[in-house]
Amino acid sequence: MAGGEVSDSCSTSGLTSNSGHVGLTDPQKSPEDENLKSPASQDTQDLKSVLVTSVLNLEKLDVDLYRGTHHWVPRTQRLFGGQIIGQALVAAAKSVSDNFYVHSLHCYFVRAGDPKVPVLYQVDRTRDGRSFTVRSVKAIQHGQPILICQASFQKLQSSPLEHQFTMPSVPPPEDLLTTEELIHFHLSKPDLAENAKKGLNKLLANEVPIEIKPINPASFYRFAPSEPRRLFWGRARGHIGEGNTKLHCCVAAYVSDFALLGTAMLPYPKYRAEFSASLDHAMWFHNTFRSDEWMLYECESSWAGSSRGLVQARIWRRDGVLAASCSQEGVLRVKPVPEASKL
Ligand SMILES: CCC(=O)SCCNC(=O)CCNC(=O)[C@H](O)C(C)(C)COP(=O)(O)OP(=O)(O)OC[C@H]1O[C@@H](n2cnc3c(N)ncnc32)[C@H](O)[C@@H]1OP(=O)(O)O
Repeated sequence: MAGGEVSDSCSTSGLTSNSGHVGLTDPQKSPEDENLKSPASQDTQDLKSVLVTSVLNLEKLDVDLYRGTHHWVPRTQRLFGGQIIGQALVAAAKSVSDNFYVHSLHCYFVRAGDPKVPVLYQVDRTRDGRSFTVRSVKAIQHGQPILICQASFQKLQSSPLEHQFTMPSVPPPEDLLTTEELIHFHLSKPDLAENAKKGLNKLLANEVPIEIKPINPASFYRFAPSEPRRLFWGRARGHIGEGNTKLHCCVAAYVSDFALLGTAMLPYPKYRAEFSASLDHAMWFHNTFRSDEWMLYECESSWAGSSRGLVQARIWRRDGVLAASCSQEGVLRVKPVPEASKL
């Protein structure tokens, strides 16, 4: 995602000063909040995820050559980075045997993706080893690479060396509101400014195949400076089921690019990103998980400078198992928020 007023693809900016400050009071969910639920969030968890039926369902054109189409396109009208990574990983996995599991991927976004044409994925079978197998994938549009990705797969190999950090203690997803429910909450306020209403309704019209529940909505939406750290529950919208392990990694790769980069903007509510785009993205998969079940994203930005921000994320299963780790650097070209829009 690039350009525009948002700091990442989470499209949360409708709640920020751009559309007018809507005075978030950090609502927590209670039984009477049920009527805040949008119809979409009530029933779509029963439907098959569009990520599986469409976005990650690549068309085979030739040996190691696939075509992917788009589902949700950010309003920047550049392709969503998570979609390109997810599709690249699907293409890579197609030539890898079932007993090898993806353990890492490293990608560079070298050009903006064009939503008007499909993306071709060309796979190079870099190496097939006894324990590890490596694939390189080039995502191509208009004859030029838009993403280069390397993915590595490993056979299951047990080891006496096993450790992980401890998952932070946070409220369960059932006690929190989705971003759509938070928007409905603000839309129900009688004193909401017209421009804020417009911005929020635009956000609701987005058909993002991801659900997010911020742990602390006030810091998520950047109303006051905060440390560059945020936590949220996230999952693919719709049902995927047990499926295969690789497919869940492809879906997680899609989801993981959605709300990372904005973490680097949290200390700077007086600035908005007039241009933001992820430059590179790396993931390491540690344990099996279901990408259609709530996972805790613990994101922190260790550094920002030189018009770039670096963000790391740990992605937890709700039973406390560390499922994956992720790192991303993005370009962040900012400008001050105009005084008037803070009213
Ligand atoms: C958050 C999750 C996401 O999904 S992000 C989506 C995935 N990532 C991407 O699409 C990024 C793809 N990569 C790219 O677009 C390029 O590699 C980027 C990052 C833009 C490389 O930047 P750069 O070398 O500056 O490209 P460019 O010369 O084509 O310029 C692009 C636009 O930026 C502007 N620009 C350039 N330099 C500056 C500067 N120093 N200060 C201010 N603006 C600058 C250029 O004028 C150009 O703007 P415009 O597009 O013409 O409006």
